[in-house]
Amino acid sequence: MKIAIIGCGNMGMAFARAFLKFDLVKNQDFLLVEKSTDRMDSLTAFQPGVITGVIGPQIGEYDLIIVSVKPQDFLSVASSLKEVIQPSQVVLSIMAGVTIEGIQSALEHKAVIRAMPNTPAMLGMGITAYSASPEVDIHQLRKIENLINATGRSVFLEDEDQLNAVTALSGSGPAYFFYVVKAMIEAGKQMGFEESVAALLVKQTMLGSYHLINNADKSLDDLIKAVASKGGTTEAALRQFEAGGLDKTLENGIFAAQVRSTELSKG
Ligand SMILES: NC(=O)C1=CN([C@@H]2O[C@H](COP(=O)(O)OP(=O)(O)OC[C@H]3O[C@@H](n4cnc5c(N)ncnc54)[C@H](O)[C@@H]3O)[C@@H](O)[C@H]2O)C=CC1
Ligand SMILES: O=C(O)[C@@H]1CCC=N1
Repeated sequence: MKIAIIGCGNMGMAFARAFLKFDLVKNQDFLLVEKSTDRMDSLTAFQPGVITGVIGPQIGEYDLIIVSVKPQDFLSVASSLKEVIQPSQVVLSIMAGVTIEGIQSALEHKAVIRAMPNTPAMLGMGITAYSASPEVDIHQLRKIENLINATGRSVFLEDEDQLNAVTALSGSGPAYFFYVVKAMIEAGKQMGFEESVAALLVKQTMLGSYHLINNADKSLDDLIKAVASKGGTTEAALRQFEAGGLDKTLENGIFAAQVRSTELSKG
């Protein structure tokens, strides 16, 4: 399969690297379109077939076009892309909030898949939810699902609107996790640990706890209970979290991300 990527930043290149790792695409079968000259320089190590700063007619030779620019940059991309896109091509967008209908109308092109990945895709440990327009046939969809699965797990959603909630939960989710980890490491430093020691304590705790969630055959409430001894230290911490409304604060943050994704859908 020949793939053009428009916008070769964090996510565009995470996808490209995952496809390469699983031998799904050869280096020379990539066309990379990147506006930033600094960024372009760093792409040469990837040895793609073509690196360019502009969208030109050669893009019509590629089977799949991945659009991975920021949502705010899409309209300027669309004005050039619609001049050269071919009816047989499929567009895979990973832009937050930009709807299939919006992409179809800006490109005057029917076959569109909208996906929402997350940054662990860089390690092949991402989760991507996606929806497709009816004009993407089942063979094309299967091929693209195989590509997405090189970046981690995937889930197909019939209802495209749910992608705004996916964006808020798993698309932005890694940042919430890093935020909590950072606050825990900061607390460790304030209690007198070197940053490296605090980071080791916190990161290994997160890793082990994640595996307990998956393997302990207990609910999250039971897992919490198993740590929080009556009258003990954990209870003291959890009381503070409750008093500060930490769970509601997290929920409200996630809802705000969903609202923002929906706003982006409206352009
Ligand atoms: N970063 C994340 O965690 C996630 C991001 N996304 C979505 O992925 C998209 C890309 O995000 P990132 O990779 O984080 O951003 P990024 O800023 O790392 O990459 C975007 C790239 O597009 C380039 N670009 C902008 N206009 C261009 C144009 N006209 N032609 C060619 N290249 C152009 C920029 O120079 C930049 O290198 C966004 O739409 C975002 O909503 C989706 C899921 C997760
Ligand atoms: O913050 C954003 O808008 C993008 C979408 C999900 C993660 N990053």
